[in-house]
Amino acid sequence: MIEVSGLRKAYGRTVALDGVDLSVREGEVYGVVGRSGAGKSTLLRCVNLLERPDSGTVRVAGQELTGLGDRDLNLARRRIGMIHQHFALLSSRTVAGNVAFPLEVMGVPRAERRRRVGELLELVGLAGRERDHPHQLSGGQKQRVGIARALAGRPAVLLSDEATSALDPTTTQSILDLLRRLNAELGLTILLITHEMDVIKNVCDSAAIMSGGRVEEAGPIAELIRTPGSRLTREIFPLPGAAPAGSVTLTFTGDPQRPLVSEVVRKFDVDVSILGGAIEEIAGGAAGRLRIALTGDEVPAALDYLRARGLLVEVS
Ligand SMILES: Nc1ncnc2c1ncn2[C@@H]1O[C@H](COP(=O)(O)OP(=O)(O)OP(=O)(O)O)[C@@H](O)[C@H]1O
Repeated sequence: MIEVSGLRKAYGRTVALDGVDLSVREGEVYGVVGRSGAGKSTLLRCVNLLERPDSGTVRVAGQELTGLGDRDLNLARRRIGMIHQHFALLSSRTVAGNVAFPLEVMGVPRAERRRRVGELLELVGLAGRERDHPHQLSGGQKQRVGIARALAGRPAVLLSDEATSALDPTTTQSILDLLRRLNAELGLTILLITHEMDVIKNVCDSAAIMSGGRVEEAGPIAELIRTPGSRLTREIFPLPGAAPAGSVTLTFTGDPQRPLVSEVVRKFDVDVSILGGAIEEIAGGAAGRLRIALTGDEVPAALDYLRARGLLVEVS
């Protein structure tokens, strides 16, 4: 649904994007994470061409945006909604007026606008707040208005620029739940940027880690978790301290209740000490990382047994 290829963008001597490729499939929630200055915002602004890349191409819903003139680009942008960290609402307009704004620009007749605004506010849980002004709303409610406005043109794609960074944890969760629901109910493809690993864990099917204007790692989260040495996995499941030499880190997806450690101890002549571990709900399933020390005569056989059961086994 979104194909970014060889994207480069420099501001003077600062290279913000240094050859970025990204592929977002239709109907998925895709998160781009990275530290401040990694190039995330520049990437997002290049996806809807608010910023013209120096080179590279951007395709959204089969249309190459990088080749379009201003007029066609404006039309194409209607299929791309965007939400912002600080909501970007018009303070002088009511909630309904904010949501109606893009419809007015598109020339949608008044009666249809009214109907559509009603539908959109219902969808984001703000029915009845039509006449309020932004200053009467909480941060989470303002973001709901932002989301309703972004959906006004029935976009195929929603871009989210740190949409929950200004919100408290409970409100963040409610906005993430709403995004996930819109993704499921409308089949909306969502590309979001964030610096919070929790957002990636919570709602994303796929993710990319950016650093220094490049993508370091990208793909479906369930696959990245099974990739040896994955930085994403280390960041999702931080384990205390450095891994001692000889220790074993197990990464697993699926049923966390499987008694694999006790099975290994029963079947092989080994002892296990647990050094650290974490289990998280990720991409709709459980996944975890466990660091253990194994001693005894049958350590290699025990590790093979765990590998054969689908665990990623990394020996330090
Ligand atoms: N309009 C601009 N003019 C000059 N330099 C810019 C501009 N926009 C971004 N940069 C620079 O490009 C690099 C990437 O910035 P970008 O905002 O894309 O990173 P980011 O990962 O989104 O960081 P943050 O989370 O802090 O917004 C940084 O070094 C930044 O200073």
